[in-house]
Amino acid sequence: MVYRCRFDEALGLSIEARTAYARDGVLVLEDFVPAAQCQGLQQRALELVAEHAPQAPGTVFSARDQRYAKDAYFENSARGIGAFFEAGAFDAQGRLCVPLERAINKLGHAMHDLDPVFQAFSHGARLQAVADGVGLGDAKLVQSMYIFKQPGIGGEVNCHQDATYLYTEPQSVVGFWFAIEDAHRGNGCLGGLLGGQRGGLKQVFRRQAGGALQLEPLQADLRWDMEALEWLEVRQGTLIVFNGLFPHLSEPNHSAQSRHAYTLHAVSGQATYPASNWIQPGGMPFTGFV
Ligand SMILES: O=C(O)CCC(=O)C(=O)O
Ligand SMILES: [Fe+2]
Repeated sequence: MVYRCRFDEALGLSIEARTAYARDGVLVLEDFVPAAQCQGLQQRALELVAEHAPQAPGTVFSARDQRYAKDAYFENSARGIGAFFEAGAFDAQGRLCVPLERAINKLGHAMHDLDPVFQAFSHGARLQAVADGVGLGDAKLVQSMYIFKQPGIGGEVNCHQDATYLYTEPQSVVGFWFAIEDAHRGNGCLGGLLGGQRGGLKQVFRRQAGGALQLEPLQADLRWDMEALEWLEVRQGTLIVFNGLFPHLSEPNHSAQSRHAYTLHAVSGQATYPASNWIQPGGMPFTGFV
């Protein structure tokens, strides 16, 4: 069973919490974010959708040029704010069949740097204290995402390890997943393979010599041992912290209830960050929590 506790403002992460994280690769911190702050982020995310979604490619799919436009848009979002549609938001003719605010799968990937509301939320001593507790003393933020998991059409996220996309040597990426709304089996909560981080990294998403991004296998067997799967049902305001090698997933949302989450990914400033990773600091250096 995943270890659940509250963050101690004075003491930080307890020995028990640190031990559980080392064993399982994941830790659940309940009541980390006050409800009013969750609502503020939700409100701001909707404003960002209104601002950015109209420029997002994807309202007509399957055309060849559309594919290039989508790839370029995705890559530019590494140091910007992009809006990405749910596949289920379109009809067979490729026309949007839900209102824009119900059509977006996620916003990403630099709100933590570029948007004042998300910037303020994504920094501070509390987050650094959590990072310290899981062994990420020199944390550098590389990515943020606001995931909507829309009612009815919220897509599945296949089992993966975040170190596949944010590779460092040695492995250092840590995921900070904030439940902006209650997340449960019905609306597509996270699930993960406890202890699965010990099996090492299965794949890496690297820029190839020709410039294209591609998944490369690092192990012969890419299957997951689903025996170890545990569902991480959490209330609004919970922070789930997980190791970059922790395998995790979420199911489609067939319910009438959305499942908003905000995620931050940080790496160690002491680790080597390769030029082949899809996200590069560019003109902006990766900033710390403090
Ligand atoms: O929220 C989800 O469904 C998946 C999130 C995820 O994979 C992550 O935060 O690393
Ligand atoms: Fe992930």
